[in-house]
Amino acid sequence: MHLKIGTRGSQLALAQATLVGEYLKKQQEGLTYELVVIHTKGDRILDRPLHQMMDKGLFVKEIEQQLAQGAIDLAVHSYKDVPSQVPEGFVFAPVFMRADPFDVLVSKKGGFFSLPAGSVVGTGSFRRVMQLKALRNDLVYKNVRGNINSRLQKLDDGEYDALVLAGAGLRRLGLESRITQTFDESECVPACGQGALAIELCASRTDLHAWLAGLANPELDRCVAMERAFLTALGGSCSIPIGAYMRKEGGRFHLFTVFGDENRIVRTENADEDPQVALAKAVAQSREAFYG
Ligand SMILES: NCc1[nH]cc(CCC(=O)O)c1CC(=O)O
Repeated sequence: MHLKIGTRGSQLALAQATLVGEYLKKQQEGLTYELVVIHTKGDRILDRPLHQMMDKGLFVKEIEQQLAQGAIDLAVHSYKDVPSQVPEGFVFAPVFMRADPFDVLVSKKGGFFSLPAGSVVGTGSFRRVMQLKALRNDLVYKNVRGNINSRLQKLDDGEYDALVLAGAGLRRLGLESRITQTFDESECVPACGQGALAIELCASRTDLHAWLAGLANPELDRCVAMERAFLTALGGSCSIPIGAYMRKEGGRFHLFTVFGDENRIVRTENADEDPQVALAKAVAQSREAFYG
């Protein structure tokens, strides 16, 4: 079997597609793969905050055209960049890989809680800003866009005192030595699906889908599905702060969520043997606390 794996051209996207390619190669003898780089419009619009862009699907849509045309067999995405609505004709293989799900601080000036008042913290995400403000509202939160290396360059150039990024991205680029601090779920609930890799394919490729499904980590897949279901239930988009993180621990599924607007956020924490029960509680509590 030879697989054409579609990916965006950023260093992170290439690293992720390679991870998937190498993993699949190990699962089946004789399998070969090539990466097909797709330059999307989203890659070219880097000067505006992400939540002002038309929709999160910008990166994904052009890649789906390539799948539909048969130019690629699979596409690899960061799960957190995948819109909650999957268009007809496409499917996602069950999840088999998740790296660090958390957000991290990168700074040469110390940890988040020891930064001097007025320090400039760079992050492009409304979800992060709202949660970080709740921890420290004496810092200045400033938008930052661009790929991970260019963000780090801006930090090193002194444009920011600290950055908050996804730990997964830094680790996949071999930059874990730059991590100063990891925010746990009580400090900053990550984006739905953060750190997990998504493999998209045409629904018509049933054999390929069945093979990929056999490689999945069902528990992990369940967790990511519940995080995404939270996003769907609350009508999540880039323009509101929303996040969810689930993990299985001690026989129970633990779900941590955040939801809000520009004025306030609501957090929930639930655990149950049945992940659907934890999800239903989180959705009900978030709606109740937010809309009354
Ligand atoms: N929105 C950009 C994006 N999409 C996926 C990652 C990192 C990898 C991941 O979260 O799986 C990043 C960078 C970041 O948020 O710092």
